[in-house]
Amino acid sequence: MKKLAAGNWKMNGLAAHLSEAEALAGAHAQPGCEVLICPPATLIARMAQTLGDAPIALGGQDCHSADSGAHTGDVSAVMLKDAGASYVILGHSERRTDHKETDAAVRVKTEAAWRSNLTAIVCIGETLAEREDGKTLDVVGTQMKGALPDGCTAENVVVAYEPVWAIGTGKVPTMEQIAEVHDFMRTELTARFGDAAAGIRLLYGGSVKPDNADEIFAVSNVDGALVGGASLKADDFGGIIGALERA
Ligand SMILES: O=C(CO)COP(=O)(O)O
Repeated sequence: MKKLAAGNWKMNGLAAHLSEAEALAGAHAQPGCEVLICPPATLIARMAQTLGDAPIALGGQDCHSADSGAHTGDVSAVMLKDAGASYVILGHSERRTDHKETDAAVRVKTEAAWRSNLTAIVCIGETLAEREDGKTLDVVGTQMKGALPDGCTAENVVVAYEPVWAIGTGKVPTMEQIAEVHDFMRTELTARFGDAAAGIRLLYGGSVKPDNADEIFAVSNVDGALVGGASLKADDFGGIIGALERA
């Protein structure tokens, strides 16, 4: 499978920051893994123009479950595709917190993404309280069952494990903890989707930096990363891409 280095810019990035994407494309003309940037929706079309033929995919950070209609302020998967996206992040913990998104909502958004031929990056992960209560695998299993529609394949879905307590905190689980969850996710996917599960990429996300990427990418069933803060700078994201190429 082709591993995936995905950058989630969150609510960061103005036209001035297109130069970071340009610098990244310059430094990784022939990446040994798939490279994806998910900028704010306002920048997707302009970034697509800036990148031209460079081998960097673009994605949205959310989409509505409907293709169009009276939903002021929302963006549909059709629109993301039209702007130049081929991926969309869904169910990020910040959306679950800020917008009360449920697993059921993530599931219908995933189906909307598929209608537009976007690959959905479905995010799951436990809170610190859930981990301390020993509920991590329960939570991850429940989120996977609820958020992933039937019909997941290696092409239409990526699952990102992002422990909520590791996002933007500089705290990273132990490699044993990451392995436990990723092995569990692979087992769950296999039970539900059969042979297709082997090719579904499992990303780790949460305080991935150039200096911890090598050890994270050596963990079993880690097929790439979903990177927040460190994806905003071409040098840092480039360091993570380099680690994934070496893995
Ligand atoms: O939420 C994340 C990516 O979606 C991770 O964010 P950080 O890499 O900033 O911890």
